[in-house]
Amino acid sequence: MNPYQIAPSILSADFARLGEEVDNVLAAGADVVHFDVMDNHYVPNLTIGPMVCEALRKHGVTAPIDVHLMVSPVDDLIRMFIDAGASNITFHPEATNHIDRSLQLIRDGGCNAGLVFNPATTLHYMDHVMDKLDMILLMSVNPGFGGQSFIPGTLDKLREARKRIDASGRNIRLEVDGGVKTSNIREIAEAGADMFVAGSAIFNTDDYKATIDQMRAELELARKSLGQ
Ligand SMILES: O=C(CO)[C@@H](O)[C@H](O)COP(=O)(O)O
Repeated sequence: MNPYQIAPSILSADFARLGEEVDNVLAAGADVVHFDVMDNHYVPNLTIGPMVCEALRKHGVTAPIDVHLMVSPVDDLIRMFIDAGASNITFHPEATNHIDRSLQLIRDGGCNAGLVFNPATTLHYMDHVMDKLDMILLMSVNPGFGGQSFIPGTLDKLREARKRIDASGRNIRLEVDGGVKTSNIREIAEAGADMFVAGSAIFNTDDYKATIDQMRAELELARKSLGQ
């Protein structure tokens, strides 16, 4: 398994040419398509839903689609995204009354399940559901918009999350999202992340491949400094 995954956030893609943008970023070496779902209720913005996910599958996208639900409640959309071809589905623990049930719903649908932690959300939400987690996503910005700056306190939170994952002995991805760029991806990896969402840092450049290659070079330095 690729120890590090790069997941461009299509929030920063050109929506008028979405299929082409996704094809281009995958051809440039991205591992996963990060798909941000916002409802103008849980977060103050409105984006795309299961029909767009299904359209990407029909367009021919076979790469994993990593659906980040910034919605409340979550269960109806979980069911719809399972049917639409999602691979991973993550949600915010405070957006559902029944965290365990929502995680189980995702796993029963054959998708990888994960919890998302806002910058000020405690990691304790994961304590009693570790056995149902395939991934954990730490937001390094407040959710709702692309192009924000990485919140430095996320590095300590990543180290803490990494300790908990390692102590669990389970194979859980540690994803980070918000303000990830070529200039900081190495220290983010060194803090314990192994999956990197980047929107503006990739889609706002002219050469997606050059940017992703540069990110991989930085990740290789992190891998070496971690002795892996
Ligand atoms: O979920 C979100 C924002 O809520 C992110 O996925 C952003 O889309 C990341 O954008 P950049 O900070 O990388 O530009």
